[in-house]
Amino acid sequence: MIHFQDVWFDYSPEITPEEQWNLRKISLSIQPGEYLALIGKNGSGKSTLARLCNGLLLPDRGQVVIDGHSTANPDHIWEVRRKVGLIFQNPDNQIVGATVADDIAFGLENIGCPTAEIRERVDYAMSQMGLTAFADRSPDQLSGGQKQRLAIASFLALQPQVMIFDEATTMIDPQGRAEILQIIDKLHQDGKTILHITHSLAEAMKAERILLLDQGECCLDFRSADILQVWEPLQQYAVDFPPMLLVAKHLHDWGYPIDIKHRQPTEMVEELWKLHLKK
Ligand SMILES: Nc1ncnc2c1ncn2[C@@H]1O[C@H](COP(=O)(O)OP(=O)(O)OP(=O)(O)O)[C@@H](O)[C@H]1O
Repeated sequence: MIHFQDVWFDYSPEITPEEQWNLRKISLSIQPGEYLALIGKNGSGKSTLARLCNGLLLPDRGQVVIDGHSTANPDHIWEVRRKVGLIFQNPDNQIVGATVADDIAFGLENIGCPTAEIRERVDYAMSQMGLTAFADRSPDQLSGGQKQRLAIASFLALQPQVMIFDEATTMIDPQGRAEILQIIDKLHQDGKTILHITHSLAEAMKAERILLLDQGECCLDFRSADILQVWEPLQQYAVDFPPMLLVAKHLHDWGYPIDIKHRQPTEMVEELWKLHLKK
């Protein structure tokens, strides 16, 4: 679905020494329907990589290929942008319509979608994002979480195959964040390819696969279920390990092989108790 072939990029390639380019030697493949998280420190290049995925930025070297289309081919750029939806941190920057329904319809009008189909797609996107009751409301009257759901609905209506969430949970409260994470899960279950950029390892653990960028290079690429196998190198990158993951790691070290993913305290205690009874 998404292929980076030895991609190099810099915002000022003509004056920056090659070894300091913003992205270097990025080769990766994301399969259709995969759920991938991208983590890394501030300035490591996560948003830049996201922008390369939908042709907002073009590689200086190498190529980015989306579903067979190179982003560098101007004839394919609109196809690429329709396939890859990019949802940013601040939903206010993405909202343009006077009402929720208008906002979702806006992108569809731009791609010349017929009126009857626009109505169908807008209704579908609103129902998927729980916004039907807000159809005629001004986006200004929505909460932060609702605005973020509107931004997602506007992309969903365009029927992208890939949805990239660039720190899309950062500006919303814990309840809104949990809602957005559930929506991401649902989109993944519905077959969308997901790239979730986040500073939170707890959020990243919801993905099947985690990629870590450091100073423009891809340093780790692992299955989240196998996180214990990359524990030592991961520690070098000052990742903020969630407390339950640390507890799970200690339990593994003490011989309790509990499931490392999707960990809630109550689930962990129950599983631990069962393992203890077996011993
Ligand atoms: N428009 C731009 N012009 C010049 N340099 C930029 C631009 N946008 C980003 N950069 C630089 O590119 C590098 C990577 O930035 P990027 O935003 O991709 O990092 P990030 O990992 O997403 O960071 P954060 O976690 O803070 O969002 C940084 O050094 C940044 O200063």
